[in-house]
Amino acid sequence: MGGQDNGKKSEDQCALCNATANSRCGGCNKVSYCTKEHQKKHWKIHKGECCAWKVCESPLLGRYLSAVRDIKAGEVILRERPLLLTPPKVTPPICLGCYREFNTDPEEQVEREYVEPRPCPKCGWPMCQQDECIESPEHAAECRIAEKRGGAVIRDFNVDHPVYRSIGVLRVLGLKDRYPEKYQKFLNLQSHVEKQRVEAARAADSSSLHSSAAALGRFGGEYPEHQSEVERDTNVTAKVVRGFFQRKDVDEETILNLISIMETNGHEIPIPNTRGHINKRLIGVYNNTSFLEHNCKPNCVKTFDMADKALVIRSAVPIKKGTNLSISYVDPLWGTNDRCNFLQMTKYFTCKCTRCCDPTELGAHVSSLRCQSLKCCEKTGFDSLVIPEDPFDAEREWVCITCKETHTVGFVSSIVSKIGKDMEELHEKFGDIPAMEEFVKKSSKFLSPNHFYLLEMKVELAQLYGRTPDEPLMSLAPRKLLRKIQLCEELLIVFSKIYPGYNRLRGLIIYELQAAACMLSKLKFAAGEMPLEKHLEELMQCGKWMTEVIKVLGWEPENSIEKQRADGAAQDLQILKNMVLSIQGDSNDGSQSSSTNMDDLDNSPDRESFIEEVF
Ligand SMILES: C[S@@+](CC[C@H](N)C(=O)[O-])C[C@H]1O[C@@H](n2cnc3c(N)ncnc32)[C@H](O)[C@@H]1O
Repeated sequence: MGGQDNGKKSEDQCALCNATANSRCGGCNKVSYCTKEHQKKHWKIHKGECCAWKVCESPLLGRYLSAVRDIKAGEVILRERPLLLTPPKVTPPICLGCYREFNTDPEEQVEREYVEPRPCPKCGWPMCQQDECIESPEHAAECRIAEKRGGAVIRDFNVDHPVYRSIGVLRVLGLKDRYPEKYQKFLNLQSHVEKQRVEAARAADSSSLHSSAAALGRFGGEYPEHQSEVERDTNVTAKVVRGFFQRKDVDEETILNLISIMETNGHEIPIPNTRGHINKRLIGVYNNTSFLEHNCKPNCVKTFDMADKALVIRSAVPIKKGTNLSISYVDPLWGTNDRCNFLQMTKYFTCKCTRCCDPTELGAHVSSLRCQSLKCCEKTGFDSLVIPEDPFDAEREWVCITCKETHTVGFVSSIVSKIGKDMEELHEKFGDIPAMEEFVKKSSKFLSPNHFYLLEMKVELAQLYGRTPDEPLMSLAPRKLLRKIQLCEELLIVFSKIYPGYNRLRGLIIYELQAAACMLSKLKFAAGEMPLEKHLEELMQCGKWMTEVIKVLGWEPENSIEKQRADGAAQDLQILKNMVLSIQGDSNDGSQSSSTNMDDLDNSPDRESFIEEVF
């Protein structure tokens, strides 16, 4: 799974001996062999090149990856260690070895770890007390550069410090100085420095950002960092690197280019603490993985291996040979307007994927509103939806699918922003299930059931029912168990349209679904409201869901909430198996045997066909 295949041999020649070949490598489908023996002998050479993808290029996408063979769901397609690892641009002072924030306040120690700074003896940069951080290869780059200049003096360890914006550039310059091959790979990645300049100029004088059309999404056209601010900070960083750190050998233009490469290709790596909370985020830039295109209905998923910060790309669904491989650069549960604005502002392209081109978002209606026209409501029972006439023209009217009545963008955005404000207020009450349910009820009168605001709330609710200290799953009323199941099922239907296959969100929701479904089935069986066969059938279904949770959430990093769920599901599956065996034992004592076999769940073809069926 290393680099690209150079493809020197023709496909029908054995890669080892040049004889006529009649079978291809099943891993990459790119090289052929005359015999199994020659394939085995060639493996040492070929294994560095054997991969299920190739890099292609198109005018629309630039470089992208395409499958060279059929790929099954859940296969590892790429695993890569970072070319560059750096703290995010905006960060309070942190140790540059372990990336922990400094904290010397004894009163805060319950919430935050005690991390005392001390200056690195070589460069003066503040580091934690661990010697291995000072000696770490990652810190070596800025250490060598800062050594000549002396470290930055930091007085307040509790607020973001702008000098950390330079670390990424200093680390790229470290590659230039010591690892020129890696530096060349880094320089070969996509930069948008020109487009950035144009956008910054446009944003500086733009009133369009604040128009009603821009306010169709949750950000109302206002993104965390305005483009002209981004440009100003970038220019300051270039000056700090050349002036303060004395890297006069690189001109400002080169530094701006390096920053743009980091921003276009960087992946945020969330690092969980031992309690599963994400308390650190790093930015990693990778080589081949950078060529993955964005799609709002991606066919691949990414996870990180915390041991070496490797980025692991897996297929989320079965992928046919010749298909483009894609991940989502944004949250797939956002509406079209938010996704497109975000991609335009941060990655400088207009997404033209099938989901963005479809005003119904592949039938998921993540941005649609309910038609309020009286006549239409009478006819459809309040069930018709209003969609944009043209998803790419934010000024165009919206239209009801049934009555064809049109609505101005101003009208649509006034509804969306009003509900957005209610949602913001509700954020303070997150965890308050009745308040959240009231929000769902009220805003469902105006929004499609799968509108992005409702999806966000439903994802929270599905994970809250049965997980609060005063109402754990064991004591959740059947009515609430049913509501939890309903929420999970609704969400899974939406995911199958816009975020299909193996992904962490689907894993988390299936975890909740199986827990509630299992509990409800047990209650009904115990109350004599469900026959044995049906109960066993439902437990078997829960077992299948658990198996998927164990697989998908098991890919997530150690300590993460997801990994904890996977471990929990593994224990629950064991308990479930024992329970089924004991029920079967009891029933066998009395009468006929049941055909349900829980051992089938481990490795049976049944599981594979179940997964295919679900996708
Ligand atoms: C991480 S890079 C991907 C590789 C890049 N195409 C290249 O040639 O190096 C991200 C950039 O690729 C382009 N890109 C990715 N997905 C795209 C898409 N769906 N449509 C158009 N451009 C896309 C955009 O220019 C984006 O900023």
